[in-house]
Amino acid sequence: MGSDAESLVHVLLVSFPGQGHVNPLLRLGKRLASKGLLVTFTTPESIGKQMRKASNIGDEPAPVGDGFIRFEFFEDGWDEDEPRRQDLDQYLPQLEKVGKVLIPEMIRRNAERNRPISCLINNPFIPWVSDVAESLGLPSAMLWVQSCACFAAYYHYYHGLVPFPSESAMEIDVRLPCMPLLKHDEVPSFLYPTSPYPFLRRAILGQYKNLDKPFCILMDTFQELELEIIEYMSKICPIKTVGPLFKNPKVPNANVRGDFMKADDCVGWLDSKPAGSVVYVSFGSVVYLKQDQWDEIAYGLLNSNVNFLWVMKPPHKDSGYTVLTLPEGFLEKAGDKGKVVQWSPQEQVLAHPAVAAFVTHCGWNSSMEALASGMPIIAFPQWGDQVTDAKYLVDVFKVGVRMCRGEAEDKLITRDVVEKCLLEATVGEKAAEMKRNALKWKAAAEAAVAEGGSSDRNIQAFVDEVKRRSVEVALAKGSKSTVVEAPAAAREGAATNGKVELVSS
Ligand SMILES: O=c1cc(-c2ccc(O)cc2)oc2cc(O[C@@H]3O[C@H](CO)[C@@H](O)[C@H](O)[C@H]3O)cc(O)c12
Ligand SMILES: O=c1ccn([C@@H]2O[C@H](COP(=O)(O)OP(=O)(O)O)[C@@H](O)[C@H]2O)c(=O)[nH]1
Repeated sequence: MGSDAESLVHVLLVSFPGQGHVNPLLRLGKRLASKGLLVTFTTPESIGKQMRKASNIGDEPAPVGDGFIRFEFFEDGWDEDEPRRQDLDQYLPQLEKVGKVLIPEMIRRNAERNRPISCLINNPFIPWVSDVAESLGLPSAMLWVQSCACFAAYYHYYHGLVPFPSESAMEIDVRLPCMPLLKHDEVPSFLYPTSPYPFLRRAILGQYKNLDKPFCILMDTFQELELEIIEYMSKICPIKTVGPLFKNPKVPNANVRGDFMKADDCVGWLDSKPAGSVVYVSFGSVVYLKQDQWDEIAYGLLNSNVNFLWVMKPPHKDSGYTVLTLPEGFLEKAGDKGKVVQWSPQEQVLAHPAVAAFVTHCGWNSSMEALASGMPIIAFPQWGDQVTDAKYLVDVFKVGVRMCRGEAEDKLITRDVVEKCLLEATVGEKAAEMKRNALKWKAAAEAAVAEGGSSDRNIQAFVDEVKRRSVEVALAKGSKSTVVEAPAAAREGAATNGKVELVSS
Protein backbone atom coordinates (compact mmCIF):
# COMPACT_ATOMS: atom_id res chain seq x y z
CA MET A 1 0.00 0.00 0.00
CA GLY A 2 1.27 3.48 -0.78
CA SER A 3 2.43 5.58 2.14
CA ASP A 4 -0.34 8.03 1.31
CA ALA A 5 -3.05 5.64 2.46
CA GLU A 6 -1.10 4.67 5.57
CA SER A 7 -0.98 8.24 6.80
CA LEU A 8 -4.78 8.56 6.87
CA VAL A 9 -7.20 7.94 9.71
CA HIS A 10 -8.56 4.44 9.14
CA VAL A 11 -12.15 3.24 9.66
CA LEU A 12 -13.43 -0.32 9.36
CA LEU A 13 -16.89 -0.88 7.86
CA VAL A 14 -18.49 -4.21 8.74
CA SER A 15 -21.53 -5.15 6.66
CA PHE A 16 -24.24 -7.75 6.97
CA PRO A 17 -24.03 -9.77 3.72
CA GLY A 18 -27.28 -8.56 2.10
CA GLN A 19 -27.44 -6.42 -1.04
CA GLY A 20 -29.68 -3.84 0.64
CA HIS A 21 -27.10 -3.53 3.43
CA VAL A 22 -23.85 -3.65 1.44
CA ASN A 23 -24.94 -0.95 -1.03
CA PRO A 24 -25.56 1.86 1.45
CA LEU A 25 -22.56 0.98 3.66
CA LEU A 26 -20.24 0.86 0.67
CA ARG A 27 -21.63 4.18 -0.55
CA LEU A 28 -20.96 5.62 2.90
CA GLY A 29 -17.44 4.19 2.68
CA LYS A 30 -16.83 5.99 -0.60
CA ARG A 31 -18.14 9.23 0.86
CA LEU A 32 -15.89 8.92 3.92
CA ALA A 33 -12.91 8.07 1.74
CA SER A 34 -13.61 11.07 -0.47
CA LYS A 35 -13.28 13.23 2.64
CA GLY A 36 -9.80 11.93 3.34
CA LEU A 37 -10.18 8.72 5.33
CA LEU A 38 -8.75 5.29 4.63
CA VAL A 39 -11.74 2.95 4.57
CA THR A 40 -11.61 -0.84 4.82
CA PHE A 41 -14.87 -2.56 3.90
CA THR A 42 -15.50 -6.06 5.17
CA THR A 43 -18.27 -8.66 4.94
CA PRO A 44 -18.15 -12.47 4.82
CA GLU A 45 -16.03 -14.06 2.11
CA SER A 46 -19.07 -15.92 0.68
CA ILE A 47 -20.35 -12.55 -0.52
CA GLY A 48 -16.85 -11.15 -1.05
CA LYS A 49 -16.35 -13.79 -3.68
CA GLN A 50 -19.51 -12.76 -5.50
CA MET A 51 -18.62 -9.07 -5.24
CA ARG A 52 -15.14 -9.67 -6.68
CA LYS A 53 -16.63 -11.62 -9.55
CA ALA A 54 -19.36 -9.10 -10.35
CA SER A 55 -17.40 -5.89 -9.88
CA ASN A 56 -14.02 -4.41 -10.22
CA ILE A 57 -12.62 -5.06 -6.76
CA GLY A 58 -8.84 -5.25 -6.74
CA ASP A 59 -6.36 -6.00 -3.98
CA GLU A 60 -4.93 -2.48 -3.91
CA PRO A 61 -6.68 0.39 -2.13
CA ALA A 62 -8.70 2.36 -4.67
CA PRO A 63 -8.25 6.13 -4.52
CA VAL A 64 -11.52 7.96 -3.88
CA GLY A 65 -11.26 11.74 -3.63
CA ASP A 66 -8.82 12.59 -0.85
CA GLY A 67 -8.79 9.05 0.57
CA PHE A 68 -8.82 5.37 -0.28
CA ILE A 69 -11.12 2.38 -0.02
CA ARG A 70 -9.97 -1.22 0.22
CA PHE A 71 -11.62 -4.61 0.84
CA GLU A 72 -10.84 -7.44 3.22
CA PHE A 73 -13.29 -10.29 3.62
CA PHE A 74 -13.61 -12.78 6.47
CA GLU A 75 -14.61 -16.43 6.55
CA ASP A 76 -17.92 -17.12 8.29
CA GLY A 77 -16.73 -20.61 9.24
CA TRP A 78 -19.22 -22.50 7.10
CA ASP A 79 -18.74 -24.50 3.91
CA GLU A 80 -19.23 -22.74 0.64
CA ASP A 81 -22.63 -24.32 -0.05
CA GLU A 82 -23.97 -24.36 3.52
CA PRO A 83 -27.77 -23.98 3.26
CA ARG A 84 -28.08 -22.61 6.80
CA ARG A 85 -26.92 -19.19 5.50
CA GLN A 86 -30.51 -18.72 4.31
CA ASP A 87 -31.82 -19.14 7.86
CA LEU A 88 -31.10 -15.94 9.77
CA ASP A 89 -31.89 -17.53 13.14
CA GLN A 90 -28.92 -19.80 12.52
CA TYR A 91 -26.73 -17.53 10.43
CA LEU A 92 -26.76 -14.41 12.62
CA PRO A 93 -25.49 -16.25 15.75
CA GLN A 94 -22.82 -17.91 13.59
CA LEU A 95 -21.71 -14.54 12.22
CA GLU A 96 -21.54 -13.17 15.76
CA LYS A 97 -19.50 -16.14 17.00
CA VAL A 98 -16.87 -15.95 14.26
CA GLY A 99 -16.98 -12.18 13.86
CA LYS A 100 -16.15 -11.62 17.50
CA VAL A 101 -12.90 -13.52 16.91
CA LEU A 102 -12.03 -12.58 13.33
CA ILE A 103 -12.80 -8.85 13.40
CA PRO A 104 -10.44 -8.22 16.35
CA GLU A 105 -7.80 -10.26 14.45
CA MET A 106 -8.35 -8.14 11.36
CA ILE A 107 -7.97 -5.01 13.49
CA ARG A 108 -4.74 -6.30 15.03
CA ARG A 109 -3.34 -7.24 11.63
CA ASN A 110 -4.03 -3.76 10.32
CA ALA A 111 -2.35 -2.15 13.32
CA GLU A 112 0.73 -4.32 12.75
CA ARG A 113 0.80 -3.16 9.15
CA ASN A 114 0.92 0.44 10.21
CA ARG A 115 -2.69 1.30 9.51
CA PRO A 116 -4.33 1.18 12.95
CA ILE A 117 -8.12 1.31 12.89
CA SER A 118 -9.75 4.21 14.76
CA CYS A 119 -13.47 3.51 14.35
CA LEU A 120 -15.86 0.67 13.45
CA ILE A 121 -19.09 1.17 11.53
CA ASN A 122 -21.73 -1.53 11.12
CA ASN A 123 -25.22 -1.81 9.66
CA PRO A 124 -28.28 -3.52 11.21
CA PHE A 125 -28.46 -7.31 11.85
CA ILE A 126 -24.88 -7.38 13.26
CA PRO A 127 -25.10 -5.21 16.40
CA TRP A 128 -22.25 -7.13 18.09
CA VAL A 129 -19.79 -5.05 16.05
CA SER A 130 -20.19 -2.28 18.63
CA ASP A 131 -19.36 -4.82 21.38
CA VAL A 132 -16.16 -5.68 19.53
CA ALA A 133 -15.32 -1.98 19.26
CA GLU A 134 -16.02 -1.42 22.94
CA SER A 135 -13.89 -4.37 24.01
CA LEU A 136 -10.96 -2.94 22.04
CA GLY A 137 -11.46 0.60 23.30
CA LEU A 138 -12.53 1.85 19.87
CA PRO A 139 -15.44 4.14 19.05
CA SER A 140 -18.23 2.75 16.87
CA ALA A 141 -21.03 4.11 14.73
CA MET A 142 -23.97 2.45 13.01
CA LEU A 143 -25.43 3.10 9.59
CA TRP A 144 -29.20 2.67 9.73
CA VAL A 145 -30.28 1.56 6.23
CA GLN A 146 -33.99 2.22 6.42
CA SER A 147 -36.03 5.39 6.83
CA CYS A 148 -36.05 7.44 10.00
CA ALA A 149 -39.81 6.80 10.22
CA CYS A 150 -39.13 3.04 10.42
CA PHE A 151 -36.33 3.64 12.92
CA ALA A 152 -38.85 5.52 15.06
CA ALA A 153 -41.50 2.82 14.69
CA TYR A 154 -39.11 0.06 15.82
CA TYR A 155 -37.87 2.28 18.66
CA HIS A 156 -41.38 2.83 19.99
CA TYR A 157 -42.19 -0.86 19.64
CA TYR A 158 -38.99 -1.99 21.34
CA HIS A 159 -39.53 0.31 24.32
CA GLY A 160 -43.27 -0.37 24.47
CA LEU A 161 -44.06 3.33 24.16
CA VAL A 162 -47.29 3.05 22.14
CA PRO A 163 -49.67 0.16 21.39
CA PHE A 164 -48.93 -1.85 18.24
CA PRO A 165 -51.08 -4.52 16.59
CA SER A 166 -51.17 -7.54 18.88
CA GLU A 167 -52.92 -10.87 18.94
CA SER A 168 -55.80 -9.39 20.91
CA ALA A 169 -56.04 -6.24 18.76
CA MET A 170 -54.73 -6.94 15.28
CA GLU A 171 -56.23 -4.09 13.35
CA ILE A 172 -55.35 -1.08 15.45
CA ASP A 173 -53.85 1.99 13.86
CA VAL A 174 -50.58 3.23 15.28
CA ARG A 175 -49.97 6.84 16.20
CA LEU A 176 -46.35 7.80 16.58
CA PRO A 177 -45.10 11.27 17.40
CA CYS A 178 -44.36 13.49 14.38
CA MET A 179 -45.60 10.83 11.98
CA PRO A 180 -48.82 10.40 10.00
CA LEU A 181 -51.22 7.85 11.43
CA LEU A 182 -50.10 4.40 10.31
CA LYS A 183 -52.88 1.93 9.54
CA HIS A 184 -52.23 -1.49 11.04
CA ASP A 185 -50.84 -2.75 7.74
CA GLU A 186 -48.58 0.27 7.25
CA VAL A 187 -46.52 -0.51 10.35
CA PRO A 188 -43.24 -2.33 9.48
CA SER A 189 -44.73 -5.76 9.04
CA PHE A 190 -42.09 -7.69 10.99
CA LEU A 191 -43.81 -6.24 14.02
CA TYR A 192 -47.14 -7.97 13.32
CA PRO A 193 -47.63 -10.88 15.69
CA THR A 194 -48.54 -12.96 12.63
CA SER A 195 -45.44 -12.11 10.61
CA PRO A 196 -44.04 -15.16 8.84
CA TYR A 197 -40.59 -13.61 9.36
CA PRO A 198 -40.12 -13.46 13.17
CA PHE A 199 -36.37 -13.95 12.53
CA LEU A 200 -36.29 -10.64 10.65
CA ARG A 201 -38.03 -8.96 13.61
CA ARG A 202 -35.36 -10.37 15.91
CA ALA A 203 -32.62 -9.35 13.47
CA ILE A 204 -33.76 -5.75 13.11
CA LEU A 205 -34.65 -5.22 16.77
CA GLY A 206 -31.31 -6.72 17.84
CA GLN A 207 -29.73 -3.35 17.18
CA TYR A 208 -31.92 -1.62 19.77
CA LYS A 209 -30.38 -3.62 22.63
CA ASN A 210 -27.05 -2.09 21.73
CA LEU A 211 -28.25 1.35 20.77
CA ASP A 212 -26.33 3.14 23.51
CA LYS A 213 -22.99 1.86 22.19
CA PRO A 214 -22.53 3.67 18.84
CA PHE A 215 -21.57 7.30 19.38
CA CYS A 216 -23.43 8.16 16.19
CA ILE A 217 -26.32 6.69 14.21
CA LEU A 218 -25.86 7.60 10.57
CA MET A 219 -28.97 7.40 8.39
CA ASP A 220 -29.42 7.09 4.64
CA THR A 221 -32.13 9.74 4.50
CA PHE A 222 -32.04 13.52 4.52
CA GLN A 223 -33.27 16.24 6.81
CA GLU A 224 -35.64 17.84 4.31
CA LEU A 225 -37.30 14.51 3.46
CA GLU A 226 -38.25 13.43 6.98
CA LEU A 227 -37.87 16.71 8.81
CA GLU A 228 -40.15 16.32 11.83
CA ILE A 229 -39.41 12.73 12.73
CA ILE A 230 -35.67 13.31 12.30
CA GLU A 231 -35.83 16.30 14.65
CA TYR A 232 -37.88 14.30 17.15
CA MET A 233 -35.68 11.19 17.14
CA SER A 234 -32.51 13.32 17.20
CA LYS A 235 -33.49 14.44 20.69
CA ILE A 236 -33.48 10.79 21.80
CA CYS A 237 -30.61 9.30 19.76
CA PRO A 238 -27.40 10.73 18.25
CA ILE A 239 -28.71 10.71 14.68
CA LYS A 240 -26.91 12.19 11.69
CA THR A 241 -28.63 12.05 8.31
CA VAL A 242 -26.16 11.56 5.47
CA GLY A 243 -28.30 10.54 2.49
CA PRO A 244 -29.03 9.95 -0.23
CA LEU A 245 -25.71 8.12 -0.08
CA PHE A 246 -25.82 7.02 -3.69
CA LYS A 247 -25.61 10.63 -4.84
CA ASN A 248 -21.96 11.44 -4.49
CA PRO A 249 -21.56 14.81 -6.16
CA LYS A 250 -17.79 15.00 -6.16
CA VAL A 251 -16.58 11.45 -6.59
CA PRO A 252 -18.76 9.26 -8.77
CA ASN A 253 -16.15 6.49 -8.63
CA ALA A 254 -18.35 4.10 -10.53
CA ASN A 255 -15.78 1.32 -10.56
CA VAL A 256 -16.09 0.54 -6.84
CA ARG A 257 -19.39 -1.34 -6.63
CA GLY A 258 -20.88 -3.96 -4.37
CA ASP A 259 -23.23 -5.86 -6.66
CA PHE A 260 -23.53 -9.56 -5.90
CA MET A 261 -24.36 -10.23 -9.55
CA LYS A 262 -23.06 -8.63 -12.71
CA ALA A 263 -25.71 -6.33 -14.11
CA ASP A 264 -27.09 -7.20 -17.54
CA ASP A 265 -26.58 -4.59 -20.17
CA CYS A 266 -29.80 -2.71 -20.71
CA VAL A 267 -28.68 0.88 -21.17
CA GLY A 268 -28.27 0.40 -24.94
CA TRP A 269 -31.84 -0.86 -25.11
CA LEU A 270 -33.06 2.12 -23.05
CA ASP A 271 -31.16 4.46 -25.36
CA SER A 272 -33.27 3.19 -28.25
CA LYS A 273 -36.54 4.13 -26.52
CA PRO A 274 -38.29 7.51 -26.56
CA ALA A 275 -38.06 9.71 -23.46
CA GLY A 276 -40.51 8.78 -20.72
CA SER A 277 -41.79 5.64 -22.45
CA VAL A 278 -40.45 2.80 -20.30
CA VAL A 279 -41.65 1.35 -16.99
CA TYR A 280 -38.88 -0.22 -14.89
CA VAL A 281 -40.00 -3.19 -12.77
CA SER A 282 -37.87 -4.58 -9.94
CA PHE A 283 -38.54 -6.09 -6.52
CA GLY A 284 -35.03 -5.78 -5.12
CA SER A 285 -32.78 -8.58 -4.00
CA VAL A 286 -34.87 -10.59 -1.50
CA VAL A 287 -38.56 -10.36 -2.41
CA TYR A 288 -40.05 -13.12 -4.57
CA LEU A 289 -43.65 -13.07 -5.73
CA LYS A 290 -45.86 -16.05 -6.35
CA GLN A 291 -46.23 -17.41 -9.86
CA ASP A 292 -49.90 -16.34 -10.22
CA GLN A 293 -48.99 -12.76 -9.24
CA TRP A 294 -46.08 -12.79 -11.65
CA ASP A 295 -48.46 -13.82 -14.46
CA GLU A 296 -50.85 -10.97 -13.66
CA ILE A 297 -48.00 -8.46 -13.77
CA ALA A 298 -46.87 -9.90 -17.09
CA TYR A 299 -50.33 -9.49 -18.64
CA GLY A 300 -50.76 -6.07 -17.08
CA LEU A 301 -47.55 -4.97 -18.76
CA LEU A 302 -48.59 -6.38 -22.13
CA ASN A 303 -52.12 -4.97 -21.97
CA SER A 304 -51.01 -1.49 -20.97
CA ASN A 305 -48.83 -1.33 -24.07
CA VAL A 306 -46.00 0.46 -22.23
CA ASN A 307 -42.34 -0.35 -22.89
CA PHE A 308 -40.88 -2.18 -19.93
CA LEU A 309 -37.62 -3.32 -18.39
CA TRP A 310 -38.27 -6.13 -15.93
CA VAL A 311 -35.78 -7.62 -13.47
CA MET A 312 -36.27 -11.33 -12.85
CA LYS A 313 -33.50 -12.40 -10.51
CA PRO A 314 -32.89 -16.11 -10.04
CA PRO A 315 -33.67 -17.23 -6.47
CA HIS A 316 -30.90 -18.55 -4.23
CA LYS A 317 -30.79 -22.32 -4.51
CA ASP A 318 -31.41 -22.78 -0.77
CA SER A 319 -34.07 -20.08 -0.39
CA GLY A 320 -36.99 -22.45 -0.92
CA TYR A 321 -38.36 -20.25 -3.71
CA THR A 322 -39.14 -21.87 -7.04
CA VAL A 323 -37.92 -20.27 -10.24
CA LEU A 324 -40.61 -18.00 -11.68
CA THR A 325 -41.55 -18.36 -15.31
CA LEU A 326 -43.15 -16.01 -17.83
CA PRO A 327 -46.47 -16.88 -19.48
CA GLU A 328 -46.12 -18.83 -22.66
CA GLY A 329 -45.36 -16.63 -25.66
CA PHE A 330 -44.87 -13.57 -23.42
CA LEU A 331 -41.50 -12.49 -24.76
CA GLU A 332 -42.64 -12.94 -28.35
CA LYS A 333 -45.77 -10.88 -27.74
CA ALA A 334 -43.77 -8.15 -26.03
CA GLY A 335 -41.19 -8.08 -28.84
CA ASP A 336 -39.00 -5.03 -28.68
CA LYS A 337 -41.37 -3.33 -26.25
CA GLY A 338 -40.04 -5.39 -23.37
CA LYS A 339 -36.72 -6.47 -21.96
CA VAL A 340 -36.27 -8.98 -19.15
CA VAL A 341 -32.96 -9.14 -17.26
CA GLN A 342 -31.61 -11.00 -14.22
CA TRP A 343 -30.05 -7.95 -12.56
CA SER A 344 -30.01 -4.31 -13.67
CA PRO A 345 -27.63 -1.41 -13.14
CA GLN A 346 -30.46 0.25 -11.18
CA GLU A 347 -28.82 3.61 -10.57
CA GLN A 348 -28.25 4.07 -14.31
CA VAL A 349 -31.72 2.84 -15.14
CA LEU A 350 -33.40 5.28 -12.76
CA ALA A 351 -31.33 8.12 -14.18
CA HIS A 352 -32.20 7.27 -17.77
CA PRO A 353 -34.50 9.72 -19.60
CA ALA A 354 -36.38 6.85 -21.28
CA VAL A 355 -37.71 5.63 -17.93
CA ALA A 356 -41.07 7.07 -16.87
CA ALA A 357 -41.90 5.14 -13.69
CA PHE A 358 -40.65 2.42 -11.35
CA VAL A 359 -42.71 -0.55 -10.13
CA THR A 360 -40.89 -1.26 -6.88
CA HIS A 361 -41.19 -3.33 -3.70
CA CYS A 362 -40.26 -0.09 -1.88
CA GLY A 363 -37.09 -1.32 -0.19
CA TRP A 364 -35.52 1.75 1.34
CA ASN A 365 -32.55 1.77 -1.02
CA SER A 366 -34.81 1.59 -4.06
CA SER A 367 -37.08 4.24 -2.53
CA MET A 368 -34.20 6.67 -1.93
CA GLU A 369 -32.71 5.96 -5.34
CA ALA A 370 -36.08 6.70 -6.98
CA LEU A 371 -36.65 9.89 -4.99
CA ALA A 372 -33.16 11.15 -5.69
CA SER A 373 -33.56 10.37 -9.39
CA GLY A 374 -36.88 12.21 -9.68
CA MET A 375 -38.63 8.97 -10.61
CA PRO A 376 -42.36 8.43 -9.97
CA ILE A 377 -43.15 5.05 -8.47
CA ILE A 378 -45.81 2.38 -8.51
CA ALA A 379 -45.70 0.85 -5.05
CA PHE A 380 -45.78 -2.92 -4.72
CA PRO A 381 -44.59 -3.44 -1.12
CA GLN A 382 -44.44 -6.93 0.38
CA TRP A 383 -43.12 -6.93 3.96
CA GLY A 384 -40.97 -5.26 6.58
CA ASP A 385 -40.22 -1.58 6.11
CA GLN A 386 -41.53 -1.77 2.54
CA VAL A 387 -45.15 -1.29 3.60
CA THR A 388 -44.24 1.83 5.60
CA ASP A 389 -42.06 3.16 2.79
CA ALA A 390 -45.00 2.70 0.38
CA LYS A 391 -47.24 4.74 2.69
CA TYR A 392 -44.70 7.58 2.71
CA LEU A 393 -43.98 7.44 -1.03
CA VAL A 394 -47.66 7.60 -1.91
CA ASP A 395 -49.25 9.73 0.83
CA VAL A 396 -46.45 11.88 2.24
CA PHE A 397 -43.87 12.38 -0.52
CA LYS A 398 -46.65 12.14 -3.13
CA VAL A 399 -44.53 10.54 -5.82
CA GLY A 400 -46.38 7.28 -6.24
CA VAL A 401 -49.51 5.29 -6.82
CA ARG A 402 -50.25 2.22 -4.78
CA MET A 403 -50.63 -1.12 -6.50
CA CYS A 404 -50.93 -3.21 -3.34
CA ARG A 405 -50.83 -3.01 0.48
CA GLY A 406 -48.42 -5.85 1.20
CA GLU A 407 -48.07 -9.58 1.44
CA ALA A 408 -50.16 -9.79 4.63
CA GLU A 409 -53.25 -8.81 2.64
CA ASP A 410 -52.84 -12.04 0.67
CA LYS A 411 -54.65 -10.61 -2.33
CA LEU A 412 -53.94 -11.31 -5.96
CA ILE A 413 -53.52 -8.02 -7.81
CA THR A 414 -55.16 -8.63 -11.15
CA ARG A 415 -53.88 -7.62 -14.57
CA ASP A 416 -56.57 -4.92 -14.83
CA VAL A 417 -55.37 -3.24 -11.64
CA VAL A 418 -51.76 -3.56 -12.81
CA GLU A 419 -52.65 -1.95 -16.14
CA LYS A 420 -54.63 0.85 -14.46
CA CYS A 421 -51.73 1.70 -12.13
CA LEU A 422 -49.18 1.63 -14.96
CA LEU A 423 -51.24 4.11 -16.95
CA GLU A 424 -52.04 6.29 -13.95
CA ALA A 425 -48.32 6.71 -13.27
CA THR A 426 -47.29 7.35 -16.85
CA VAL A 427 -50.00 9.39 -18.60
CA GLY A 428 -52.32 12.21 -17.59
CA GLU A 429 -52.49 14.87 -14.91
CA LYS A 430 -51.84 12.59 -11.93
CA ALA A 431 -48.67 11.29 -13.61
CA ALA A 432 -47.53 14.84 -14.36
CA GLU A 433 -48.13 15.88 -10.75
CA MET A 434 -46.16 12.94 -9.39
CA LYS A 435 -43.32 13.74 -11.77
CA ARG A 436 -43.27 17.36 -10.57
CA ASN A 437 -43.10 16.21 -6.96
CA ALA A 438 -40.42 13.65 -7.76
CA LEU A 439 -38.33 16.36 -9.41
CA LYS A 440 -38.71 18.53 -6.30
CA TRP A 441 -37.35 15.69 -4.16
CA LYS A 442 -34.54 15.16 -6.63
CA ALA A 443 -33.53 18.80 -6.28
CA ALA A 444 -33.81 18.63 -2.49
CA ALA A 445 -31.69 15.45 -2.44
CA GLU A 446 -29.05 17.10 -4.60
CA ALA A 447 -28.99 20.13 -2.33
CA ALA A 448 -28.64 17.92 0.78
CA VAL A 449 -25.51 16.20 -0.54
CA ALA A 450 -24.00 19.27 -2.27
CA GLU A 451 -21.21 21.08 -0.47
CA GLY A 452 -22.70 22.78 2.58
CA GLY A 453 -26.02 20.87 2.34
CA SER A 454 -27.52 19.15 5.40
CA SER A 455 -26.13 15.68 4.65
CA ASP A 456 -22.76 17.02 3.56
CA ARG A 457 -22.39 19.01 6.78
CA ASN A 458 -23.31 15.92 8.80
CA ILE A 459 -20.77 13.76 6.96
CA GLN A 460 -18.09 16.40 7.48
CA ALA A 461 -18.95 16.67 11.18
CA PHE A 462 -18.79 12.89 11.46
CA VAL A 463 -15.40 12.74 9.73
CA ASP A 464 -14.10 15.49 12.02
CA GLU A 465 -15.38 13.60 15.05
CA VAL A 466 -13.77 10.33 13.89
CA LYS A 467 -10.48 12.18 13.44
CA ARG A 468 -10.78 13.80 16.85
CA ARG A 469 -11.52 10.45 18.48
CA SER A 470 -8.66 8.80 16.60
CA VAL A 471 -6.25 11.05 18.48
CA GLU A 472 -7.78 9.95 21.78
CA VAL A 473 -7.60 6.31 20.73
CA ALA A 474 -3.97 6.66 19.70
CA LEU A 475 -3.08 8.39 22.96
CA ALA A 476 -4.94 5.83 25.05
CA LYS A 477 -3.23 2.98 23.26
CA GLY A 478 0.15 4.65 23.43
CA SER A 479 0.57 3.63 19.83
CA LYS A 480 3.73 4.33 17.90
CA SER A 481 2.47 7.17 15.81
CA THR A 482 -0.74 8.30 14.22
CA VAL A 483 -1.01 11.08 11.75
CA VAL A 484 -4.13 13.16 11.91
CA GLU A 485 -5.33 16.33 10.34
CA ALA A 486 -4.57 19.21 12.65
CA PRO A 487 -7.26 21.64 13.75
CA ALA A 488 -7.18 24.84 11.72
CA ALA A 489 -5.53 26.89 14.48
CA ALA A 490 -2.69 24.44 14.89
CA ARG A 491 -2.33 24.20 11.15
CA GLU A 492 -1.65 27.87 10.79
CA GLY A 493 1.30 27.74 13.16
CA ALA A 494 2.75 24.53 11.85
CA ALA A 495 5.13 24.52 8.96
CA THR A 496 3.66 21.30 7.63
CA ASN A 497 1.15 20.45 4.96
CA GLY A 498 -1.75 20.49 7.35
CA LYS A 499 -0.79 17.26 9.08
CA VAL A 500 0.65 16.89 12.53
CA GLU A 501 2.48 13.83 13.65
CA LEU A 502 1.41 12.84 17.12
CA VAL A 503 3.90 10.77 18.97
CA SER A 504 2.99 9.40 22.33
CA SER A 505 5.45 7.84 24.67
O1 LIG B 1 -30.10 -10.92 3.27
C1 LIG B 1 -31.30 -10.97 3.62
C2 LIG B 1 -31.91 -12.18 3.86
C3 LIG B 1 -33.23 -12.21 4.23
C4 LIG B 1 -33.96 -13.40 4.39
C5 LIG B 1 -33.35 -14.59 4.73
C6 LIG B 1 -34.10 -15.74 4.84
C7 LIG B 1 -35.44 -15.70 4.60
O2 LIG B 1 -36.19 -16.85 4.68
C8 LIG B 1 -36.07 -14.52 4.25
C9 LIG B 1 -35.32 -13.38 4.15
O3 LIG B 1 -33.93 -11.10 4.40
C10 LIG B 1 -33.38 -9.92 4.15
C11 LIG B 1 -34.20 -8.86 4.25
C12 LIG B 1 -33.72 -7.62 3.96
O4 LIG B 1 -34.60 -6.62 4.05
C13 LIG B 1 -34.39 -5.49 3.26
O5 LIG B 1 -33.58 -4.70 3.98
C14 LIG B 1 -33.38 -3.42 3.43
C15 LIG B 1 -32.43 -2.72 4.33
O6 LIG B 1 -32.79 -2.94 5.68
C16 LIG B 1 -34.73 -2.73 3.38
O7 LIG B 1 -34.65 -1.41 2.97
C17 LIG B 1 -35.58 -3.50 2.47
O8 LIG B 1 -36.84 -2.89 2.41
C18 LIG B 1 -35.73 -4.88 2.98
O9 LIG B 1 -36.36 -5.61 1.96
C19 LIG B 1 -32.40 -7.44 3.57
C20 LIG B 1 -31.60 -8.53 3.46
O10 LIG B 1 -30.34 -8.34 3.07
C21 LIG B 1 -32.09 -9.80 3.76
O1 LIG C 1 -31.81 -5.29 -10.59
C1 LIG C 1 -31.46 -4.69 -9.59
C2 LIG C 1 -32.23 -4.65 -8.40
C3 LIG C 1 -31.76 -3.97 -7.31
N1 LIG C 1 -30.56 -3.33 -7.35
C4 LIG C 1 -30.04 -2.62 -6.16
O2 LIG C 1 -30.18 -3.45 -5.01
C5 LIG C 1 -30.52 -2.67 -3.87
C6 LIG C 1 -31.77 -3.24 -3.25
O3 LIG C 1 -32.00 -2.65 -2.01
P1 LIG C 1 -33.47 -2.37 -1.48
O4 LIG C 1 -33.36 -1.75 -0.13
O5 LIG C 1 -34.23 -1.59 -2.47
O6 LIG C 1 -34.15 -3.77 -1.40
P2 LIG C 1 -33.76 -5.20 -0.76
O7 LIG C 1 -33.07 -5.92 -1.86
O8 LIG C 1 -32.88 -4.99 0.43
O9 LIG C 1 -35.08 -5.76 -0.42
C7 LIG C 1 -30.70 -1.24 -4.36
O10 LIG C 1 -29.54 -0.49 -4.05
C8 LIG C 1 -30.83 -1.38 -5.87
O11 LIG C 1 -30.31 -0.30 -6.60
C9 LIG C 1 -29.81 -3.34 -8.51
O12 LIG C 1 -28.74 -2.74 -8.56
N2 LIG C 1 -30.28 -4.01 -9.59
